[in-house]
Amino acid sequence: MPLQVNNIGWSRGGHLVLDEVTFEPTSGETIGLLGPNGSGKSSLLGILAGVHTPDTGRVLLNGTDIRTLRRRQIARRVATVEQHADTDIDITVGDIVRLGRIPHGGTFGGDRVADAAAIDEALAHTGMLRHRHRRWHTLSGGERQRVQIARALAQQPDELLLDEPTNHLDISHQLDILALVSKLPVTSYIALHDLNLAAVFCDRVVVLDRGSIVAMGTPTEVITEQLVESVYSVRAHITVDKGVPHVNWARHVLGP
Ligand SMILES: Nc1ncnc2c1ncn2[C@@H]1O[C@H](COP(=O)(O)OP(=O)(O)OP(=O)(O)O)[C@@H](O)[C@H]1O
Repeated sequence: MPLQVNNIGWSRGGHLVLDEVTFEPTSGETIGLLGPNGSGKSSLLGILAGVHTPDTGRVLLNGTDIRTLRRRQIARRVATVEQHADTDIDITVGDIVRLGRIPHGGTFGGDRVADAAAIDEALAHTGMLRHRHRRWHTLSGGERQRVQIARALAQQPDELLLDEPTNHLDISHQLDILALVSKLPVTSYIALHDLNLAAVFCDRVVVLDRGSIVAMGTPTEVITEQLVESVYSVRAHITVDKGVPHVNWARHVLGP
C-alpha cells in the first residue's frame, strides 16, 4: 500500500507552510508535485520522508503512522533524492550506491549477497554499471543525478521522493532522468517546475499554492490555462497532443 497523506498541516516560524494536504497515490504511479516557489513542495517531500513531523494530520505507511516508525524502518520503504546532493569526500560511484544499503544493515552486517545484488541492479537500472569505479568529483551533473537515483534504488524502496531532480541538467538529461524514474517499479513523487515535463512523465499531478492543494488529477485534467493563470499569474496557451497538454508561455498577467 503506498503512502497515505491525511490532512497534513505544518507551520514554521509562525508561517503555515502546509495546510490540510490530503492525497492517496496508487501503487506504482508517478506523481508530479507542482507549484510556484515557496508553495510547499520540498516541505511536503520532507514530511513524506519522515524528516519533518506534521503539526496536524498523519502520513501512513502500510497503514502505520510514520511518526511511530524508526528512521531505518522508514528508509527501507521510502528513499529520497535531494536537490543538491554533493560531497567533498573522495568517494566512488559504487561506494555512494552502497550507502543505500545502510537501512538494510548492509554496512555492519546484513546479507552481503542481497546487498551486492541490489547495488548491481541499481547501477544497471540507471545505466551506471560501467561507471561504478569512477570518482564522484569526475562525474557530470547528469551522471551525479543518476548515481543519487541508483543510491536511492539500492534502498529497494517502494516509494521514491525526488526534489527537482532535473535541476541544472540539459534537456536531453532531463528527459533521460524523468523517463528513467517514470519506468521504475516504485511509486514516485517528483517536485518539478517544468509543467511540460510533468505532463509527459507524470501519471498524476498535485498542484500546491501557498501550502494548499489547489488541483489534483491527470496532467490533462489539471494543467489548464485557468490553472496556470491563477497559480503562476502567467497567461499561457495550452494545446493537447495525443492526450498530453503542452504549455506555450505568453506573458505575466500580474506582477511578482
Ligand atoms: N524551516 C523553515 N523555517 C521557516 N520557513 C520555512 C522552513 N521550511 C520551509 N519554510 C517556508 O515554507 C514555504 C515552503 O517552502 P518549500 O521549500 O517547501 O517550497 P517549495 O515549493 O519547495 O519551493 P521552491 O520551488 O522554491 O523550491 C516557504 O515560504 C519557505 O520559506
